[in-house]
Amino acid sequence: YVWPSPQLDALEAVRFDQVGFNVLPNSLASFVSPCNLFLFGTTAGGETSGRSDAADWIRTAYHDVATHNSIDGTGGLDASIRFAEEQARAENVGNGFANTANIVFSEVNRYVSMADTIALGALIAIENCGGPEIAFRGGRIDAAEPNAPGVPQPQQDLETHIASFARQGFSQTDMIGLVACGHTFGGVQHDFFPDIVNELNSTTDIEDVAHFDSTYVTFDNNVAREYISGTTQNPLVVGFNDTTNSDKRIFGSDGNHTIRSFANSLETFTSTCADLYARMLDTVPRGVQLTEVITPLPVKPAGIELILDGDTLQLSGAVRFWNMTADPSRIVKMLWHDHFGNTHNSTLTFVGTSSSTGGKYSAAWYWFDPTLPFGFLSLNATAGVRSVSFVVDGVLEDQGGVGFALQDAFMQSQTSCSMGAPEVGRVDVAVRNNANVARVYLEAISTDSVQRVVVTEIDLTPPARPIPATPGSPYSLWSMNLTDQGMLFTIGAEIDGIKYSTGQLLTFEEFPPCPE
Ligand code: HEM
Repeated sequence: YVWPSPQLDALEAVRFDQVGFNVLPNSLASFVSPCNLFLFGTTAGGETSGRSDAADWIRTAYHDVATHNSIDGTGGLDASIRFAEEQARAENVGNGFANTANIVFSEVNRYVSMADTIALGALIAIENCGGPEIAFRGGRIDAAEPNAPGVPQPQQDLETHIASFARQGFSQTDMIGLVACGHTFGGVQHDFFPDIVNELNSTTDIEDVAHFDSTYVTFDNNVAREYISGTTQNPLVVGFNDTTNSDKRIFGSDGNHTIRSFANSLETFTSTCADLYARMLDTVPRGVQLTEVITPLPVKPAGIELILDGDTLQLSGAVRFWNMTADPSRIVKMLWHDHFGNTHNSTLTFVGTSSSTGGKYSAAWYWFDPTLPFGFLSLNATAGVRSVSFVVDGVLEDQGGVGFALQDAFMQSQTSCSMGAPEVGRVDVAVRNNANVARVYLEAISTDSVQRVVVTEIDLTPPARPIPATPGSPYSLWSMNLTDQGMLFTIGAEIDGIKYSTGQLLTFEEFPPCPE
């Protein structure tokens, strides 16, 4: 895709900026590294619990998906698993769902839904713990209420399971694959399934989890190999209660044909799982339009901020170069193109590297300020800035000629300030005089009664006559006094019929005191 695209940019960041510089707070990868990390264990790290965040996240994604009804289009990956009513059902026994929500929802924002973070959690767990790369699409929509029940349970018979997977949109062969791909992680807990697993009295498996295979925090085909070789300890295959041996019935349902193909070839298992996981995560209620498959942008500006300060524009931000490691001899320049057709340039400062997918990919980050990291470039406000591009060791990076467009038609003015109660602040928005700006508004970010992010637009009244930011400035100020103490907001505007957002979250506390 072409940068900027606020939704794809935000999804791409959660998906690919996993470890290192500029990762989001609570980066999901940090909770599945090492893969036996279990945040909710009784001991630090939880490594001896027998459980793992990774297994919880994958099971949670499936249980959210499994309510899907492919006939009437209801249910699917829509974060309905977050509702206490769903978690209280026998089909959702255990605390893994609440554990998962507790962690993955920290990545939710206006562009990334709770359902997207459930999908991303499962995907990042699988990819970082030895699994294949999974095609990821975003754009899931969070349910307003619980879905109809429909998660398969171990005591049900084979016909019921085949019918259940068919309802969810999966064939019998898909079912064998999905169960094997899921049950290469984790196991069954005594606490929640005392009729399947006895107490284990083990010091390295404190929560009494009987695992599906011997490598239960790693993606591999041992779940199939151990089953075929007859050495399996899978509690849903060789459990003492044959009624709940659902993996045995499912794996054997085609005469072991599919499961044997997995045991014989790690490659077959891996590619089958990559496909099935993607289909599972893309199982959403009818009408939900998922995005394209999100691949890492080779060159990605991030955290761009433009602020009007008198007669200058303060431009700050960073740029990420994918598949690049640190190299002190590399020279990176930024070119910026102004409204007069002139191009300026500046050398950027290396600020760090990041990595993703278990260290498979790395990226190098450069900051826009030439002298000190985290400073800003001062641009002439009259000339402004239309777009930027980059030159890496002499090679131009301009998104195939279109450049990286910046929006300088509206921005926060440095004159925004905070006051005492009852008025808590004044936002000044600088609006470029010759731009076709129809509306300027604050985008107040909050959540509704079922935790979904809501953006409320609060229009600024256009000034009766232009108030130049400074004498002769190409910018005029639109102002608004506000009283909402805790308000978290961004600034938005409608220009030529298109809505734009500055994307920077603001609170009044950040503004200097208003002059008396
Ligand atoms: C007929 C279908 C299925 C049945 C009857 C079934 C049953 C179970 C049961 C009883 C547990 C133990 C849960 C616990 O003790 O907390 C479990 C765990 C698990 N299931 Fe399934 N499952 C099925 C399909 C799937 C699928 C399709 C996936 C994902 C692709 C999946 C992923 C997992 C994972 C990752 C765990 C481990 C959870 C942990 O260790 O915390 N299951 N499953």
